[in-house]
Amino acid sequence: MTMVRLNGVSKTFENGVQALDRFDLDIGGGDIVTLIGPSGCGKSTALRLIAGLDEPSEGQVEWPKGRPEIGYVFQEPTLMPWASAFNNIWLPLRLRGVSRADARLRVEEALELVGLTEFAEAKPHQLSGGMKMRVAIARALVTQPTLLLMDEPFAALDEITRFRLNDELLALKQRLFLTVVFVTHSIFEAVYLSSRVVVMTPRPGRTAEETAISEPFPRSEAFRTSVGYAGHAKAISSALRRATDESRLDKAALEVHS
Ligand SMILES: Nc1ncnc2c1ncn2[C@@H]1O[C@H](COP(=O)(O)OP(=O)(O)OP(=O)(O)O)[C@@H](O)[C@H]1O
Repeated sequence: MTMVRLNGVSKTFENGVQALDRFDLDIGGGDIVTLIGPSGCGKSTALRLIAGLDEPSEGQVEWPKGRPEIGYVFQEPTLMPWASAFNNIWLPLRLRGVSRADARLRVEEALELVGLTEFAEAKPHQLSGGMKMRVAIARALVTQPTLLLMDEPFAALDEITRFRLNDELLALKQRLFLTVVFVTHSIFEAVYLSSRVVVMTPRPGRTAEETAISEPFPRSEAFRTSVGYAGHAKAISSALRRATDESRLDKAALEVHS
């Protein structure tokens, strides 16, 4: 069942840069869909449009069942350096006028979800990179979203931490019945996490190809080392290459005709 649909969405910024060109995307409830594509192809723009932080120039963002609560996780944890983990996680509720006392149970629940109960009073500089990202995820979860938008959240982390957070994300998704739209540059991360991978063309971004990863959840190390996993990664790598080559050929053809 569709939760959100991008229907022929184009986005051109005031400076004339066109980030998206008739981009179609259908996210079903419970999906975990990854957008992958060359740098600057409009992945973050697509997330911002879904979040309602920006408006499409053409096309529509449609919510057949109504717009749900949305959580947003950025590449950088963007925590307030002077504030404790607890106070950082409280922020979205505080902005909605919820007092610290009234927020306590929900903040503690969010801390527990990301395994940081013991670190409620720690300041960001006392936390590792992975722990800071867990705080950022807890902050996104504290408003109890059903849709989680994640923009390269684990890109800055070492591979071991990244793998661990991938597993934690999948566990959270199952536990909280989340729908997730995830952006990454890592083909392996896309395969491990996703029910579907959307390969985008270079800017202006469109859907080049879509691949279903039908491996059941929960996934584990056994999947990471399986032949099927390697096969999916290879297929997505080829799709990315095709998307880039075709776009280059299209541009060359345009130049010849102009
Ligand atoms: N507010 C803005 N004004 C003008 N141009 C913008 C704006 N935001 C993004 N762009 C441009 O739109 C294009 C798409 O940007 P976007 O951040 O969506 O790409 P991306 O695929 O997420 O890139 P990356 O993988 O490098 O993070 C880029 O060329 C970017 O410079």
